[in-house]
Amino acid sequence: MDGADVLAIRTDELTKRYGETTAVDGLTMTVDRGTVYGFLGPNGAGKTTTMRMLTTLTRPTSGTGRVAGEPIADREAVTPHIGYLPEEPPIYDELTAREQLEYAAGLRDLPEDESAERIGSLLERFDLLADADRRIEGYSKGMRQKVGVIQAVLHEPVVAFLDEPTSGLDPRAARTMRETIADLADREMTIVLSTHILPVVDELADEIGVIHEGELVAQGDPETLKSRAETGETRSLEDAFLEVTRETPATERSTEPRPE
Ligand SMILES: Nc1ncnc2c1ncn2[C@@H]1O[C@H](COP(=O)(O)OP(=O)(O)OP(=O)(O)O)[C@@H](O)[C@H]1O
Repeated sequence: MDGADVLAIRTDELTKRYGETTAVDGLTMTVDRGTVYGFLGPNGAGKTTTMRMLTTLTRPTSGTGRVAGEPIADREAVTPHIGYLPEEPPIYDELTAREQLEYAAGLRDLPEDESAERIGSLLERFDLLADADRRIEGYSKGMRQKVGVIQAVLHEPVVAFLDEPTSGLDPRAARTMRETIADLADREMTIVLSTHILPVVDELADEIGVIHEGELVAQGDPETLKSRAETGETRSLEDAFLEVTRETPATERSTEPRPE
């Protein structure tokens, strides 16, 4: 197996600008297959923009990337291999959960009997079976979130991008979600997990990348990120996060003298 085969994601100088704003700034990163990658960063750091580029929903301004070995410039090649749970899951209020998931399975060309079985078992796992034939418009935020997650992993993609998967979930459902992510990773699915809930990342991630002001400022396994190189002592993931994403004082940001 050569290097490319073990990589789920590879980016090279990926950049996205919106007018004057540089949302993602020369991002170069790799994610091995079968890992849970905790993708962290403060509000506005560029996480969603990165995930939108990797899922082919937004074109980079410059730079390149590959997901599951396919170039992100080629949407048709990438899409079959990925699943995406965005902040607002794309689901139709007028459908029932089962109809929505059957529709999603149909878009993915999953054989009907196989998809019916997977849908049933995921609905059961997330305690949604009793409501599966009710319209989504009557669902709570957490129930919608569950449908969104099931939809993102139903076709067993090579890479699933999950943006705040535990958002709106009660403690039991949040635990089910964490267990499901761990199970999927055991079955070699690569999960990009973006969340502000650091204990979830600490529990699940094999590798963590921290993005700040569009740039990758730290990457490593959780233990390495938490250990303080100088003293060898261990700090919490929260402390490590706060340290690598500290605001850079304006005076240190540029060495250029300000014009008078
Ligand atoms: N469509 C857009 N038009 C203009 N600016 C945008 C657009 N999308 C994102 N941005 C800007 O790009 C930067 C990165 O935003 P992004 O949504 O990627 O951050 P994030 O890390 O996902 O933040 P959060 O944790 O708050 O969800 C921000 O400054 C944001 O205002």
